[in-house]
Amino acid sequence: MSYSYFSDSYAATAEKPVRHSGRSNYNPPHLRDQNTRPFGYSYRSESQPPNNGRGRGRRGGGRGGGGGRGFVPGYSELDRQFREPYRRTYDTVVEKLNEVEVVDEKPSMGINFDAYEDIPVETSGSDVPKPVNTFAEIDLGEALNDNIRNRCKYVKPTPIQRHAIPVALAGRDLMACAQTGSGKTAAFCFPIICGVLNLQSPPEAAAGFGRREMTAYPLALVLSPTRELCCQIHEEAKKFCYQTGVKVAVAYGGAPIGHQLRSFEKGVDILVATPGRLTDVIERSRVSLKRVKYLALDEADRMLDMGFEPQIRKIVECLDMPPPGRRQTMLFSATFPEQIQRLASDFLSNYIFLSVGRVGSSTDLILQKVVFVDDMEKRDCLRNLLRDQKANGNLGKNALTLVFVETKRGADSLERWLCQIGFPATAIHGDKVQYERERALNIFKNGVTPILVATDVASRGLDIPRVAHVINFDLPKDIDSYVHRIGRTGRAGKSGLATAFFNAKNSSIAKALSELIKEAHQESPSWLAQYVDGSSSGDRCYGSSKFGGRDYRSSNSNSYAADNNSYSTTGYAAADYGGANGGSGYDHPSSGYDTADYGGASGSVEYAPPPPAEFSDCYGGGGGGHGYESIVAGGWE
Ligand SMILES: Nc1ncnc2c1ncn2[C@@H]1O[C@H](COP(=O)(O)OP(=O)(O)OP(=O)(O)O)[C@@H](O)[C@H]1O
Repeated sequence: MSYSYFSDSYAATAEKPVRHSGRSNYNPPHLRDQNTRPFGYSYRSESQPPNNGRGRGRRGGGRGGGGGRGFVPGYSELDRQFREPYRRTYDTVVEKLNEVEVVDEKPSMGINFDAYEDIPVETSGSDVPKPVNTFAEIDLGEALNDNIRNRCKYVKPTPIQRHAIPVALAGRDLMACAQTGSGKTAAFCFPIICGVLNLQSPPEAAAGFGRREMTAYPLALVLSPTRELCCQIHEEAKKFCYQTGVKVAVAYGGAPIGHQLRSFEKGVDILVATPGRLTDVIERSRVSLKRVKYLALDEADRMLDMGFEPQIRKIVECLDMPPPGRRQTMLFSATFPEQIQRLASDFLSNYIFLSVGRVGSSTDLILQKVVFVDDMEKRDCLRNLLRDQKANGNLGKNALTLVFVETKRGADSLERWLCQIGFPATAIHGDKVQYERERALNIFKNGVTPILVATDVASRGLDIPRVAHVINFDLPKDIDSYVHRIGRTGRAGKSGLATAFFNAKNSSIAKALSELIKEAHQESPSWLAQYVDGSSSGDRCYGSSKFGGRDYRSSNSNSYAADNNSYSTTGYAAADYGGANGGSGYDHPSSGYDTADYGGASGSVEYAPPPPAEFSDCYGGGGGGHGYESIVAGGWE
């Protein structure tokens, strides 16, 4: 079965939405009136409204304007009229899509643990609990164990889970760093759920179950920087908590607050939230943090950088949350710049530092390619890349491609252009209302638009199983953002491909990029060396060691290789984490939107020159070495 099957269905069933003033008919760009057709897709665009510009008209629509997750009750009549026709169309597409997936998709074969066998692990802090090898070795309780085995189909813990879960179950504070896609969510969720279950008073009593309480008193709080990641963690946590009696609720900006508040009335044991919305519900006295025993910060370095730190400090230090020592705090990320570690230690008490793989390293599972492309040639290069990818079919027929750009305007512009030249794309960024953001993510995940153009709002945490290729159309300014972006592929033991478009403007990241690629046992292009000297802000100064230099406290560390289980003391390599954290793309507490709109990076000029030599070398039909044809993103088919 091919995409044309469901794209045909989409067009055939599409109905024209009712237009209301002040709210445009949102029409997916790839279904707007076009002259070209993607990949031989046969859209029937007659049933779609013409492409009259952006077709959105909802910029600056405010936080409350976007609607919630899907089609929840409580929307206004106008909202309903606007959404209803689309909903029916969309449901039909998803239905068809599900049929396709049933036929096409093989069941998940689970994580490729071999990919993690040799990964070095380092711990520091006093009395570090021993890691475990199996879930059976840890007493997580029958219901949770059952969910791990039967609902999640996790056979054994990933390295971060093997090490972090015993630490957390021992009641210790933890700062944990592990590569993208290596299972950090479960590593903090399992001990939290277990702890909630074990608390002396039953969760029902603590949370006010059985009577309609105006204020919820969660026992655990999980904070995340973006709304989408917040939703994802909420979904994961609900899966883990199935039939345990533990109640999980979510609070994030952009969705109707009333719906979230009503959900609290049933009691909340674990609250997953973004900082802005959390502050809001606390100020309305609908949530109190005074019973919080567990605090987890996912993407903790991002949560504690300049953008979020004041808000987090307010939540953790100025409201009614118990202080360190009376609550257990866990910080997780794939990157942890040293100055953020220093800052984070304010929130921790006698904590254990744990790193699985090098702090801020990418996983070897991701094949990284750097291509020299001038700004003027980027679009042409992207077109050829996507065309070759489609023609070769080498990433698997249901593979998804994620394209990162620097600006929100750049994302819209590139999305429009891709659709015009026949590639079904959608875009996600902080100027879209929440409804559009979630919809973009959904149609990407489902493969309706297998290309997603994104700002950094999609760079962290999102776990989209079939992302086989991440393209950095615009490279970020700091290497940590690059690590998170490419980490959207190569997850859970699967392999992935990451392509970066590099030119002189990216010199500041050259050194760190080159080191990162070498560290992943891959070849950095020789021409990159000439830009390395100019590197500054993106540079993290890796040092010569392949492993070391993490815990900023930097003494008395225990480290051992994951495969021999014997601890040995090691010194640290000198490391300077630099830590220029880019400021855009996140769900900022105050606004709910990206902090900056940098103006259009991507011009709308049509480019005609042939692809640069490097591009042909890398991706042409050679097939040798790491040539593009030789890359099969294992596990996608
Ligand atoms: N023990 C396990 N066995 C099999 N799959 C697992 C296991 N633990 C987690 N996974 C799967 O691995 C994938 C990645 O997990 P997760 O999203 O928690 O990664 P992460 O480390 O938080 O990534 P990121 O740094 O990007 O946030 C998920 O699809 C998850 O279901």
